[in-house]
Amino acid sequence: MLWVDKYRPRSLDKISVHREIANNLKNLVSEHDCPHLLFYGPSGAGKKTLIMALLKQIFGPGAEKVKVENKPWKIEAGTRTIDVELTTVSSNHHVELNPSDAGFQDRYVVQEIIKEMAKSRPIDVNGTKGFKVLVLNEVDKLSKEAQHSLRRTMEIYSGACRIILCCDSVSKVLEAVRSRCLNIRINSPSKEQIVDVLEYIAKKEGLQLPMGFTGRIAQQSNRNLRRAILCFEACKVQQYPFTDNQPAQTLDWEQYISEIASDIVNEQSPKRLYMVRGKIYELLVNCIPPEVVLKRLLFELMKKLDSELKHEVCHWAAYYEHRMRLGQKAIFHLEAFIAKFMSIYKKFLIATFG
Ligand SMILES: Nc1ncnc2c1ncn2[C@@H]1O[C@H](COP(=O)(O)OP(=O)(O)OP(=O)(O)O)[C@@H](O)[C@H]1O
Repeated sequence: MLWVDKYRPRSLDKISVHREIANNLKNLVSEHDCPHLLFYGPSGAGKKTLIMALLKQIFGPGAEKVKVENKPWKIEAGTRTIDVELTTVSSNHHVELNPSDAGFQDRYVVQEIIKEMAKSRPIDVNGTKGFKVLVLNEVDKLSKEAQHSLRRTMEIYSGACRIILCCDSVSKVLEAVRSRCLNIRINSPSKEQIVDVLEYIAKKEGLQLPMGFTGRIAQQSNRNLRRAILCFEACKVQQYPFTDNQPAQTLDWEQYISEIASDIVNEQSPKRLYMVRGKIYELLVNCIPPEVVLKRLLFELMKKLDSELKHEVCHWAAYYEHRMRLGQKAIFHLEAFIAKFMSIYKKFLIATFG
């Protein structure tokens, strides 16, 4: 088992990084008054960990006995039938799913599937009516229509179910949805907190740490706890005992995108564009999400650009990110951004150096 899973705290009592939030959640549950919740914050900050620990606090160890299912659904929408396939993770008490996986059909997922799930109310052996929890990930990626439907479901079925929403950016969630939830911001852990978690893991694994090694990993992780733990484990696999000047591993795909950025800054031609397309395909087939590729590529390009170009390149990155969300084939939009960048950069070079 990877360390990120092995050392993920399983209960609210064991959570060290977001101690205060964990305590508040515990109080919320003990008062038997759990509203709909919206967890938001950057990737790798610890949102899912808190949600899973919260479910365990509400339902006990039963919440951890989950099964993963890949279910096909048939939805009647007027005269036509829509086929949707979704992966759900469920226990007897909760169902977790990612409705935005259905792409532009997300509205039907919310209107039909989530509504069906929210309707059924569990009854325990004593005949007491409980409530079911629906955990919906990446709600910021849902279309506006889907979010409006979600708002209605939240209102109508609030007696039978509680909805826990999870997303990176709350600004993309409709105000109407936000206002029906208790919003909980999960900040990225500080560098010191990341160092503490890494030292705890090292102690449990019986590892000797050179001075400042965990600090270097924390620094490079960009305050992403998951990335820090993964990087720490990669360093251990690469070389143990650790040496004083051992570099913190960068992730392969980040290295690869850095190469792509160098490729397009060094040459702007159809031949180079064709070559880069192959590399982008490589990233996509290895399940690196297209938005992450675009964001990282922009980050790498920013390091290499003159300040007068930065604004324009950012503008076009945002433009193509938006188009990517509207469309289906991410590769078209990634390639279009790269072609646009090449054209802007070439014009700049000609204007500056002739
Ligand atoms: N309080 C904590 N103490 C120790 N480790 C933690 C804590 N919270 C999270 N982690 C570690 O960080 C990793 C990432 O956390 P988690 O999956 O909860 O982040 P997330 O915010 O949901 O990320 P994403 O939005 O990318 O899914 C976990 O696998 C776990 O190992």
